[in-house]
Amino acid sequence: MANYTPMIEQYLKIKANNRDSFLFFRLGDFYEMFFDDAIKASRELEITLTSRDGGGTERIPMCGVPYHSAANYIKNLVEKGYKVAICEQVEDPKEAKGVVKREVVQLITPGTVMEGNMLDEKENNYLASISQFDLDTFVLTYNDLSTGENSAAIIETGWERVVSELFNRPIKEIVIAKDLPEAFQQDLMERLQVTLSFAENTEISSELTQLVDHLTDSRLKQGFARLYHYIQSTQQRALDHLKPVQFIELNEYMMLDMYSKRNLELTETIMKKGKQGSLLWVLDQTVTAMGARKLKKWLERPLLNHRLLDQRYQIVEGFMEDFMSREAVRETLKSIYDLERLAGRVAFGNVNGRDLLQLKNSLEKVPQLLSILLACNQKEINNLAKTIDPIQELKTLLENSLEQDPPLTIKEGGIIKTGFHEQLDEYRDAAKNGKQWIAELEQQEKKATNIKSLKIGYNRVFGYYIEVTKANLHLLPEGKYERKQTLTNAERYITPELKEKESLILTAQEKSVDLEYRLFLELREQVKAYIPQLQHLADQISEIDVYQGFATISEQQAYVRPTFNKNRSIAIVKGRHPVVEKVMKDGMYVPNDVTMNESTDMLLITGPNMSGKSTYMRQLALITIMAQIGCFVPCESASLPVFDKIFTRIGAADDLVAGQSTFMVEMLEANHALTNATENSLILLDEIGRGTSTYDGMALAQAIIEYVHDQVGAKTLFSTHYHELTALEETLSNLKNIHVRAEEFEGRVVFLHQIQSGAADESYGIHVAKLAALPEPLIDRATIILKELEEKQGKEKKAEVIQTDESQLSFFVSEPSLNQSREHQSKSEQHLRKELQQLKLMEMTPMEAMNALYQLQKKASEEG
Ligand SMILES: Nc1ncnc2c1ncn2[C@@H]1O[C@H](COP(=O)(O)OP(=O)(O)OP(=O)(O)O)[C@@H](O)[C@H]1O
Repeated sequence: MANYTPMIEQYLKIKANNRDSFLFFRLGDFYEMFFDDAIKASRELEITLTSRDGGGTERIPMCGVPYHSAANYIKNLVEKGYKVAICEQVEDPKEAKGVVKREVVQLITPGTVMEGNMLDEKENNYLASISQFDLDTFVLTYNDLSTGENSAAIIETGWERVVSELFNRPIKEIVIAKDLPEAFQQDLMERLQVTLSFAENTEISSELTQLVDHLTDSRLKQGFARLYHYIQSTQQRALDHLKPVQFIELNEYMMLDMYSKRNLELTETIMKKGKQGSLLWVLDQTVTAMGARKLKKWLERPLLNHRLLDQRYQIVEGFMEDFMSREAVRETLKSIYDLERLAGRVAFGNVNGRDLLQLKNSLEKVPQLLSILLACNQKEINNLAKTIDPIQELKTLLENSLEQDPPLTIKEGGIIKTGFHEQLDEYRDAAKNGKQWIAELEQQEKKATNIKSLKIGYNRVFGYYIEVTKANLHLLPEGKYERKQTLTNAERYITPELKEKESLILTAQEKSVDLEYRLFLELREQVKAYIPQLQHLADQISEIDVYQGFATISEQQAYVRPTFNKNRSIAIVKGRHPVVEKVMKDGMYVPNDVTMNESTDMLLITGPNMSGKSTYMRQLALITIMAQIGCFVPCESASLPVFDKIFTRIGAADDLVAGQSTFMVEMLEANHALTNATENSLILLDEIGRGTSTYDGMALAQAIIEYVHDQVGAKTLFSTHYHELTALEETLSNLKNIHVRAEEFEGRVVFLHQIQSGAADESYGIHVAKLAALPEPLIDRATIILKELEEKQGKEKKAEVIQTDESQLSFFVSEPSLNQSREHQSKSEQHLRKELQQLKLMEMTPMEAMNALYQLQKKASEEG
């Protein structure tokens, strides 16, 4: 063990308790880091690594950041998922005996940041916790420290659902028990890429009781205790703004698994991971940050309850029909500040005069908002308005106390309004009008004594004095004046009043600043008492913002109010994909119907590549989700069931981080859907089986279709390239074929993006290859080969799809007939055909396609 200096010893001791954080160790005007922290921080922050002698045999690596600019460095580290422990000097160095005492005063972690510049204003910043109770039972809890929101849910269906739930929210950090299985911990880091922190369950303290007392299930209380314990230990300060824990009954919301949320690009796109191009991007017409956060929450949890949905719809409809009111609401909301986060900062003692002024200005707008809402011709909107408390006594308090233009700092005065506090007014008067006041006193004294030459002067030794010439001394009354100085022909006096005023004048500035600071702190305390009311108001205002946003986008994009039916049928007339439509030029999007009555559970969609199969499937899911969050939907009319869950297997899932092949991911996603869906769910399966060899893939696809059809009964859209599967319509009574129409025009394929009933009768692969500008000779040759193959095979292709009986899941017709049909083909022809079918033209470069075709041609001529 090295013989370190006492300061380094102190550092090591503190570091030992903060192993998983960067320790910002305060040394004078710098935060210093040592040893491995220094090496890592210098790399992450791009700052110079130096070293210092610490008493050991080797110099100690060191790097530091100035105290005044530390915020940006901290932000940088926290955004990268690290934690930072702030270690301050907690005694005056002048009074310290030996090494100055230091303590960690705050732990800044990705899930507990409060500083405005580290938070995305339109997004919640969640810290979550997981507590496992038995193999399949978990309690999840959430906290957003910046808004004070707390919630908890129980999951009794296993780990996968836990991950899906967590994936559904913007979570920055998860608190777990050390003994949560290693595999789970690994899974969280890989799939959710969040910071993991550890805390054990603790006793339920009295502060915590207030937050969890109403929860009936003790597991929720225990789960939240873990989270609370962690917040307390990192923050070490008042947590007055934390709201009681809201129990989330997951069964009351549509379940969106993590694949669906990603595949449907609800809040961010798969490729760019940005909001632009997502459903949220289209729908977000909110004007406040609180509204934007609320919308995101609604999108994460579509509703199942008809009554609640109806309520939302009535309000949106009210705003749709009343353009003037809606515009007035939008205008008013624009001047309302983020009350929710402000309440959090009030609790943390982080607000300044300007924040309180903004609070006052916001509260001033609320009565205006209420009168607009009350004047709306829609009962639900009026009712909503009636429940809003505009907290006018707080507004009055702030109005009476705050200056018009307070500074950013809170210790330099200029915050409290004149007239609010008598003493403060006097200080200010004294400071400002000191000379005026002295002049007035001089006049009063002259008048009282009748000495015309009496004057009041000032010098640094005696301060203010009254000077009377010797000739007039006899006019001074006895006792009131105290002589201070004698000059040749005059005497200088002071009076208690003059001295009192003098000290007022001289210290007025200082005193007024001190008093203002005290008054500001008092005011802040008073505002604290309004936190729950402010939070409630913020919640209502954010809802109004979402409603007006829904109405705004619905009018802009001509969305309509959907109706819900209880007979499991879908009737969408001229539906559109909200995002694709928005990015396309006006009128370019081709609307399509979706018709699935009670007895149609599955639509099997065929059609060429690029024709719009996945867009059609996504369109249905997005319309469904929009409908279940209370937004109008892009179509001419829609009657929908309320779906309990949505499962999707769409597009090229890229889960290579987890080391899984695309095909494996496809199977996992399909499995997730098959095992969790109910007959009230919606399943979208796009090109299942594409990731493996043709027969293998086709066999799986058919088996999956049959399973969903017979066992699950969920409404399902299944798109496929395997035209052979369309024969299933004859045997599966609830399955219907539809296809995307494409037409040939002068030898080229033209995508009409129109959905029609029945199966597509041609493969357009070669035409798509043509669109992709593959060399013409290659296209010609492929056309010939295709023709030859088709002639040889005739219509036998369709016959290959077996009409399964219950006991048999086999895919092909019985061996003898198969052999018969294949007797005509030489082995090589079969081989060629298979190879041609397996060519993934869309995934090839023209050169690769050319080579592949050349090889085929070579083989064909060799055989020939
Ligand atoms: N209804 C529509 N109206 C206008 N354009 C559309 C429509 N549907 C799809 N498109 C356009 O066609 C393109 C291809 O659509 P999509 O990806 O849905 O095709 P696909 O049939 O699923 O293709 P693949 O089989 O190759 O996956 C989209 O990028 C979109 O721009």
